[in-house]
Amino acid sequence: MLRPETIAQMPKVELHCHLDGSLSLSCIKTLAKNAKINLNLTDEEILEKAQAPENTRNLLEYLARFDFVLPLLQSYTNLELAAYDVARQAALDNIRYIEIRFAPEQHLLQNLTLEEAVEAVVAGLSRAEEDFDIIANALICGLRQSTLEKLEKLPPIFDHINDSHLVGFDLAGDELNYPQQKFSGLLAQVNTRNVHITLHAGECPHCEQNIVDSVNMGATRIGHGIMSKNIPDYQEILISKKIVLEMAPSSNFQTKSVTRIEDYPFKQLYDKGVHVTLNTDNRTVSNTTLQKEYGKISTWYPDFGIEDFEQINHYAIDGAFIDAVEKEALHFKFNDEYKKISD
Ligand SMILES: O=c1[nH]cnc2c1ncn2[C@H]1C[C@H](O)[C@@H](CO)O1
Ligand SMILES: [Zn+2]
Repeated sequence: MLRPETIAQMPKVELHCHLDGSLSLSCIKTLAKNAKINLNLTDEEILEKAQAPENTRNLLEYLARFDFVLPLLQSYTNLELAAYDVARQAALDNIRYIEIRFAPEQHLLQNLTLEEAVEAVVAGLSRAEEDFDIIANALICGLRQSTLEKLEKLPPIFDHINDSHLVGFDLAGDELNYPQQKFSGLLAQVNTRNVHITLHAGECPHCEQNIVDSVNMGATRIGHGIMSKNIPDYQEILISKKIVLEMAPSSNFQTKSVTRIEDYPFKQLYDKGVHVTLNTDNRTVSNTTLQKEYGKISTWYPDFGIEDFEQINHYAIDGAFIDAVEKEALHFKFNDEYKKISD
């Protein structure tokens, strides 16, 4: 088992982090003040509302926790501050490259347009890049429970926003009731624009078909993909296509993807050669950091060593939505820094 100081020191990549689920307490308070919303809650009460408890019963109960922060994220200023805040927390985790995702349609309650919401997030990420040793990009999420009419407004955003920070598309939300098949037309519209795709899939019991369908619809990464444990033959395809699984241990136990450590497939998939990675999913909702997620893995699998953590970071770099030159630079940096930690 690795020491916490060693884990803290490791450079990291995070591919799966939701903006709205990852706001720090101080940021939540600032956003409320800016929005002239009197929360009238102690710090403990704020956290209690924003975090999902251990006894959360399923994905839908987990997702209900986002209702608390969304009213605070309805202006350009607050979205910019939120994006900066999440990238700042990532820098504290020694993350050198992060992709932060959010659903623009959830931020239009006042007078923002979809494009303005994206511009605000990208502006906050750019500002964080100036202040910290981090590269931070943005992904747009469509919500599965949304109407197709609303979802079809998302692909054109990629025509309108010409900013290198906007790098990909995701589908998040209620996987229990909205399987992948419904979205084939939408994803065709994303694919015609050559936009990188990662999709939440295989996060809930018996949802393995969504993983297969997501890959067939153009996803090169899968959010969580826990149910790939039930389709051993398909794991070979995930390996041959170098599909990256964005796993998030704390979140995966809270949403009841699995309930017993013996059933968590991270190490089994890694040993087989699947490109697994570690992520927070939601720093606040899951009350976690990437260091804590690495710590869990190190505790559950004491022989998962520094070189294994390095390997999953190289998998993450390979799967990142950046060009070959940027990937090469990150591989080089990580080789160098991990060598220093191992010495
Ligand atoms: O783990 C998740 N699965 C499915 N949807 C999720 C997860 N975490 C967050 N979301 C949803 C709730 C957020 O409001 C939305 C955009 O970030 O994405
Ligand atoms: Zn997620």
